[in-house]
Amino acid sequence: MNSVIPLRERNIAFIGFMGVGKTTIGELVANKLVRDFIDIDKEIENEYQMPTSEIFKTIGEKAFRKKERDYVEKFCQKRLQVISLGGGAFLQEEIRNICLSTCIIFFLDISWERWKERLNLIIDSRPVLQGRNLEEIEELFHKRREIYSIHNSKFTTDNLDAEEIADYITDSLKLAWELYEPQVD
Ligand SMILES: Nc1ncnc2c1ncn2[C@@H]1O[C@H](COP(=O)(O)OP(=O)(O)O)[C@@H](O)[C@H]1O
Ligand SMILES: O=C(O)C1=C[C@@H](OP(=O)(O)O)[C@@H](O)[C@H](O)C1
Ligand SMILES: [Mg+2]
Repeated sequence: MNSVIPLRERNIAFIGFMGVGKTTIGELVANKLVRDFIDIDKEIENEYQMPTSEIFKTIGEKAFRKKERDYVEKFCQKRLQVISLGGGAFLQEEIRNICLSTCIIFFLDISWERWKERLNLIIDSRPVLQGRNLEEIEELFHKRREIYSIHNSKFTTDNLDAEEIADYITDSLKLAWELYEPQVD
């Protein structure tokens, strides 16, 4: 399917560990490209009218993962979307395959040292982190990185603010579009 969707029309998907900035940067990139922005977690939260941590308690993680699949499938049927996935979504083979065939996949990476500094900001809203000690979270961080190695482009976010990262990604996309699908005037 990759070969039939022109590069310029392909969705842009952001993957990476919890708290790396997928939601923040995805929205900025969408604004810069004047595209729709979809945050899969927000879609699920809107449906249930509660935050993710409550959804995990109410319907359980398994049902949440099914919802992730449904929404990724729904929005990847469209084109020109900017989609931020939740950090666990890409563990599902079905989601990986959908994204690989319909999206340009950006892996937002971060070093463990930098990520650790962000833990307090996000711990309350990320049920997967709760009840785990730092050592266990580090293990999860490295394990998840293996799955994120499936991507089209990687960006290391250490020491840059979200605006700078979004600018870089937007510029690199425009460059790739011009290079591989030059617009004829
Ligand atoms: N590049 C960055 N530098 C510093 N803080 C950031 C950066 N990107 C995101 N953040 C902050 O980190 C937290 C998590 O960001 P978020 O976009 O929700 O990440 P994700 O969607 O990957 O879980 C937010 O408080 C956000 O403001
Ligand atoms: O990694 C995960 O398993 C999760 C990541 C979260 O999204 P962010 O990566 O946007 O924090 C959210 O989907 C849920 O709390 C589960
Ligand atoms: Mg997010």
